[in-house]
Amino acid sequence: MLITEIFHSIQGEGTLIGIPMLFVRTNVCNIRCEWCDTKYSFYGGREIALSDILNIVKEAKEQWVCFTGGEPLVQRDALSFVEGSLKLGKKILIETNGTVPIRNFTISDNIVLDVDVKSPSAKVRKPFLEENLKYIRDTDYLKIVIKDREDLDFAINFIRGHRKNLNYVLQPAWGSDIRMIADAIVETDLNVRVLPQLHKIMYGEMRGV
Ligand SMILES: C[S@@+](CC[C@H](N)C(=O)[O-])C[C@H]1O[C@@H](n2cnc3c(N)ncnc32)[C@H](O)[C@@H]1O
Ligand SMILES: Nc1nc2[nH]cc(C(=O)O)c2c(=O)[nH]1
Ligand code: SF4
Ligand SMILES: [Mg+2]
Repeated sequence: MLITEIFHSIQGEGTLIGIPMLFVRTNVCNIRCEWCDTKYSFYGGREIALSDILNIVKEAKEQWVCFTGGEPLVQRDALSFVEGSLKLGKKILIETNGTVPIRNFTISDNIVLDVDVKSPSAKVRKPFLEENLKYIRDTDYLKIVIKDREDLDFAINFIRGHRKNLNYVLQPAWGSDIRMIADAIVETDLNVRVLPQLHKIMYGEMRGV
């Protein structure tokens, strides 16, 4: 698999925030979000044999693996990596951008899917794969990055326009106003989480944290 970096940290995003995880960040992405904080994963990277990566997973002290990128699900060995990590007794959080099918990755309760719905400020042309909504389970969640009021209106309309029992995390684009999101959400009846990126609060904007 083409790897950008492998590191140990605290999960900084989403419903598993605060949990120590081994992060496996793959290279390459099929879209280019305007505000992507991991543009360094678009090029370069190191080809590491799946068996070697799974050895690192095996030796890791963390119960959890965060499989991210770049876009991890465009990697040819993505499913083999996930299946191999499960066989090693790990739990896996998959961070995926919503434009790639997730169906094959709902094979275990030890997988949690964080599926993005890209907001207008991402300025990406590739659409969210609506069929993915059929496969989102109770332990999975949709994440919408909010940069401005237009993104927030998009998110509220998206939430109101889809089935009720979906979990959502509204995450401010780093540096944007989380209070704007929180103040608006408390005025609604929406049952969503408003969460910042904890790792950036702790370490600043750095690679490998
Ligand atoms: C770097 S992406 C990698 C996984 C996958 N490509 C995706 O976009 O879901 C991981 C998460 O970081 C979020 N993200 C990227 N840049 C961000 C930024 N500047 N501020 C807040 N969240 C950001 C993405 O929306 C995504 O939820
Ligand atoms: N600590 C930490 N938590 C994260 N959760 C999702 C991340 C990502 O870049 O996919 C990330 C990251 O880069 N660092
Ligand atoms: S999909 Fe994820 S990795 Fe790709 S550009 Fe967007 S935020 Fe960055
Ligand atoms: Mg990140």
